This record gives sequence, C-alpha cells and structure tokens, in this order.
Amino acid sequence: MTIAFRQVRVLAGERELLAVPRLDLTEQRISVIGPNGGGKSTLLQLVNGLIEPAEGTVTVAGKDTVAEGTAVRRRAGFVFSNPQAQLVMPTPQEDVELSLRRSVKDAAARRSRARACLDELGIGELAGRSSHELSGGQQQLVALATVLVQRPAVLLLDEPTTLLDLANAELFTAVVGRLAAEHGIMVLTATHDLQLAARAERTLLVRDGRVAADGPPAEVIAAYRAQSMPAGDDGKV
Ligand SMILES: Nc1ncnc2c1ncn2[C@@H]1O[C@H](COP(=O)(O)OP(=O)(O)OP(=O)(O)O)[C@@H](O)[C@H]1O
Repeated sequence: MTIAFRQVRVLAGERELLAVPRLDLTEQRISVIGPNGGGKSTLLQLVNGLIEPAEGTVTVAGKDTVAEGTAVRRRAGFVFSNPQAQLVMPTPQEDVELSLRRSVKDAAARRSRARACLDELGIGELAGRSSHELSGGQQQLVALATVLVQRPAVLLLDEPTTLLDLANAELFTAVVGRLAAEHGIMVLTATHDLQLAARAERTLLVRDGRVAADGPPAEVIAAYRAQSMPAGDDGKV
C-alpha cells in the first residue's frame, strides 16, 4: 500500500497552506508532528479527500483522492480528536450500523457486524447505552469502531488522544496498535504527544506548510525539540 503525494499545493484563497512536492508513504505506522497551524491536519485530510489540492495529486493505492474520492474514502477512515463530531445516533450500536448502511444491505448482518466490531474493541457492553452518557475515552473508541467496521486499509487519526486522560489514551493507542497489526491497517497519526509519535516506524515533521523533516521517530522528534526550545533550554524535564 502506498500513499503518494505529487507536486501537491493546498491554497486558501491566495495563501498556501501546504506544499508537498513528493512524498511516498508505505510504512504501517507513521506519525505526523509539528507546531500548531503547521499543516498536520491538512496533510491527513488530503489523504481521504476531505481537502482537495489546488495543484498536484494524492493517491491511495493508486486511486486519486479527488477523481476517485468515494473509493478512497472507503479505504481511508478518519477519526477526529473530538469523537462527538463523529457520533450522531443515540447509541453506539446504531452509530456503527449507520457506517454500514451503504456496504451491507441486510439489517441483521449490519447488526451482527456492528456488535462484533464493538466486541473486538472491548466495548460490546456499551452497545445499547446512550452515547452522550459515555466517557470521552469510551466515545473515542466508539468513533474508532464506526471507522474500523468499514475495514479500511488506512486509518487517519487526527490528534486522537488529545481529549483523553492518560489511561484512556493508553487504552486507545493499545487497541489501535493491536487491530492495525492484526488486520494489516496502515495508521497515520497526527499528534502533539511525542511519546505516541515515537511509537511509529516513520515520523514526519510538518511546519509552515512543509514537510520539514522525515525519518526515524527519534531523529525527527529530536529535530523538532531542538527547533522548538528557547535558546539555552535543552528540553529535558
Ligand atoms: N478551512 C480553512 N480555511 C483557511 N485556512 C485554514 C483552514 N483550515 C486550516 N487552515 C489553516 O491552514 C494551516 C494549517 O492548519 P492545520 O490545521 O493543518 O495545522 P495543524 O498542524 O493540524 O495544527 P494544530 O496542531 O493546531 O491542529 C493553518 O495556517 C490554518 O490556519
């Protein structure tokens, strides 16, 4: 599986938000780090066509994210940092079933696949609960279920642990890691959590609308720390 950027420019009016001349992503776990407003979300959203480039192309397994947007979105699932943006039905079971409304015509099959997915994430007992009564961590797992049930090839996680406490962030990360490994899913995670970013095979540093560094997590994170710390501060805590 390859995600390929070619001569990509994203504009907001006259302003250039992101420029990526050439980038090929093939690793299973990739993290994207960088300062606020640097372009991480924009990069992620390009991958499933939520944002369209003004110039150039982005392809996912050879499919163009604009010309073949529907096919790409079936393969590339997006999880936002705020799960409430993603949960629209009264219960988790209904939300996960809703994700299958196009791909699975039989209602009983939708029901059982949705339940199996919630079980796999360890939240089967929440299936019939009221979604707004769930904790933030539980809601984030339900949001993940609504995406995973569609069996994506790529998972795009935009600051997925920002609203979670330490235990829920760890749980979420462990569940994603396990399922991605079991199902061979590629995971792109934009995050300010550098410990989470370190658990990847490759890290991109995105700042000022550019991929400013790209390589092994330890090296890229060290470069980011060095650029971000005030002079005289070595960043150690
Ligand atoms: N809908 C939009 N219209 C115009 N500009 C936008 C829009 N969305 C984002 N931007 C701008 O695009 C740039 C990149 O933003 P982006 O959200 O990709 O950065 P980020 O690295 O994800 O930031 P953060 O860490 O704060 O989430 C910023 O300058 C932002 O102001």
